[in-house]
Amino acid sequence: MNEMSPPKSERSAALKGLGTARKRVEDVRFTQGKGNYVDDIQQPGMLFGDFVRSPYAHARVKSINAEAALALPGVVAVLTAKDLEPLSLHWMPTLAGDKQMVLADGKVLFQGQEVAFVVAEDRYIAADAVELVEVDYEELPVLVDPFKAELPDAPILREDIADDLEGAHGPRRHPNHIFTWEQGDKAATEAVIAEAPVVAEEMVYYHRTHPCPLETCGCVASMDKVNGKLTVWGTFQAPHVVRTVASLLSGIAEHNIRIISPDIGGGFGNKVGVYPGYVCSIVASIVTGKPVKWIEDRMENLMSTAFARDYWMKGKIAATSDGRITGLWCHTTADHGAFDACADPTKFPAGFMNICTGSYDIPTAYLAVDGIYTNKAPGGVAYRCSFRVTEAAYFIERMIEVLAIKLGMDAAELRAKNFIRKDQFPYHSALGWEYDSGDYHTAWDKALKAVDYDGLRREQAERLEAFKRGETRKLMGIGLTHFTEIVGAGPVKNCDILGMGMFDSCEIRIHPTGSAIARLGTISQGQGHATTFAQILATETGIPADDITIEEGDTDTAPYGLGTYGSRSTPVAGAATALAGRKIRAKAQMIAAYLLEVHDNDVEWDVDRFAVKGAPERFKTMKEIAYAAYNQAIPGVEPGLEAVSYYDPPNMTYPFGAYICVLDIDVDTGETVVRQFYALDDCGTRINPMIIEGQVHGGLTEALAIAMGQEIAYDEIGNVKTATLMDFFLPTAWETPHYTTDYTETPSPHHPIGAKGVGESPNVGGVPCFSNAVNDAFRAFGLTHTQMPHDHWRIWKTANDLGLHA
Ligand code: PCD
Ligand SMILES: [Cu+]
Repeated sequence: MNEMSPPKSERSAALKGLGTARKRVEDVRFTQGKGNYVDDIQQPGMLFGDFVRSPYAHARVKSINAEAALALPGVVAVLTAKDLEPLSLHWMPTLAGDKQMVLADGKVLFQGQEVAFVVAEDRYIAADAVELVEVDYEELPVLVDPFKAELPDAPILREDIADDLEGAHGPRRHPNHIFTWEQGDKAATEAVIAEAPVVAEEMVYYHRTHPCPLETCGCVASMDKVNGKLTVWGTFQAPHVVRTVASLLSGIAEHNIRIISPDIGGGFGNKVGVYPGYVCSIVASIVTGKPVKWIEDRMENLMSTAFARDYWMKGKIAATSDGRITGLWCHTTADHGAFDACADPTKFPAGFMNICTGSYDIPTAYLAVDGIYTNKAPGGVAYRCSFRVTEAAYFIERMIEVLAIKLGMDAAELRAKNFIRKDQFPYHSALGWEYDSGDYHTAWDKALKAVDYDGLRREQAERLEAFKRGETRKLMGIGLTHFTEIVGAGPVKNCDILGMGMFDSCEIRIHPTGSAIARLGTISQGQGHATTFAQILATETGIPADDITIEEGDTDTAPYGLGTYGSRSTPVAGAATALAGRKIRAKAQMIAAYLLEVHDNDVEWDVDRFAVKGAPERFKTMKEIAYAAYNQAIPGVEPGLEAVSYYDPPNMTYPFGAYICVLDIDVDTGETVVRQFYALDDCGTRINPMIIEGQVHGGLTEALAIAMGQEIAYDEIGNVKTATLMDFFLPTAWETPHYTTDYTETPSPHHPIGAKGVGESPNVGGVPCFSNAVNDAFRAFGLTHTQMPHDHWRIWKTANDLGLHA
């Protein structure tokens, strides 16, 4: 017993637990270039795969001649759909219950589609051989406009299911129609709108974009024929899901498959799905008996892997003449591309788009989403928003602005008037969600005050006068957003991916000397899990975070989990971690009581130890307890100190935030300069404020990209016009403004430590905020809405259309 033990506050600080701005432990290797990414993996005798891709968006594949390619020295094999067919691997299931060609089976449906897989001794030979494969195509009429998909002369894209009247999500009314998803009360909403004194209407388009992570997708597949074990290293955001799907598809028993996600250079949703490259690499390794590596290049990544958004949202919002919102109606046309490969939970074909009532207490609402096939790449992943929440937030935050214009009301005031009040939580929304907690008014007032909102509006009015007098060519825009996120999928009872329930897990092993390793079912792609999850455990177990190793991504060692996307790691795996830590503590309590010779209930937890109640100088530290757990015979207690927790969250978490953007627009050049960006985030209990700030900076920069220029654009025959970084806007430090971050802290009532997700929030809130600022700059000239992305040309065009260039 140690009389001289440091005070509570010091012992607590030494743990670097919850709330500490602990430096990221993973950065030691990242900043030295010592990360271990898929392309760093080398295997003896490894071969390389590369794809022959379709130059056409829609064409019949009449023949494929691989003779010349196979004759090239170093080429080992050329796989086509015909080779995969006997294995039933020429098509594969998508995450959305559709199926997708692995390699072109009779036709191609989008530009960049995989047609053949060349395997060679090195990647240069493979690339050369790709050029030698001769494919005879017969061009077919192309469908790029989802609004033309059901016209009588529309080409039929999916001949394989053209006659199916039933799809994975209910009835289909046309071969190019995928599903209709309806939520809310249609009749009641339409009645409210018909009678309302004020109704605003708009078509809000959230364009097609792409996460474009720095590291493209790739894998190394290695089939060991001696022991029957398949190992696949890959850029997987959900390694266990990949293992299960690989087992179901290949027939290889799940225990004989080992999936490893090494370091990942950004995921952002792009690495959730299963791509033909993985399947082809696995098959090629089985066929050749050698490890096969496949790594996409940038163009392949932009053209063929999962896109995001592409939602045409037609909205109507009704209010009383003093600005009380009474109803919201939305019809969305969702362009899904050639296959429905969205990464959404099964019951939610349009993700959580039904969070589109946002932060507002809207009594009646109706949402319908029609999924449509077009000749574009499949996908529909998140891109930093859980399951279509960005679309929903963009929609409602634009509709609020449009309504404010119609009402002649200040948009900040309109929001405050309609916020769900603090005392209304848990709040049941008209479209079926139960918001766990929130305090929107406090956050909003804090934000408005921080930027001196009234002062900004005065300045804007003065600027406008000066503009009208011809003294300046610059307009000032003020963008407001109050978003509500929904993350942490998520109750297994209503959230699954391909039938796999969306729980998550943590397994902890405390070593005899009091350090620990914890493994989780999630996988960091840059978020800093090795840093933050150790902090949760430090607070729960009293073991310093620096003494805890966090490991993720190896299915042979990590407990089963659904992976990292939809900001679910903190709400789900973070909860599992806290609870596993509590199990450790419960056992530690029994051990401590035995060692201190008192009853279990007579000891109490004190930061990093158990002490006898009323006698704090009599204690056993967690270190001592761990040692005893292994080395001392304790009656009735088995040796060791381990715990595992599988956590099925009772509800999702609802982070929120108040963002304000101030920008200046040069009406003659269309250039924008973001002068100020204030972001207040509420993610409940904050684990690591520094990581949160980094997450917010990153998410806001991706929001800037999307709002101000990033786009996957197609021409009328389905050519991707933005398949390189020359055309696809990726902001650099040069374009990135300074951000001011702030917070309020409203814990989640059902999460063991009260934490909500934060990784996606800045994108969900950021996009509407930038867009609202651009729109607001032109409000005085009669503009109600202009479509994103707000690149210089489109802004110039808006100014021109409004007659500002006279
Ligand atoms: N309260 C709180 C919350 C949170 N946190 C932190 O933060 C982070 C995050 O989280 P979260 O929110 O939970 O999330 P996660 O799950 O982890 O992750 C995910 C996300 O994340 C983000 N971020 C990031 N970052 C980086 N660096 N990278 C990447 O990739 C990324 N991605 C993105 C995305 S897109 Mo999706 O997939 O689309 O759905 S979704 C997403 C981590 O670390 C954590 O721990 C803290 O601290 N606190
Ligand atoms: Cu999302």
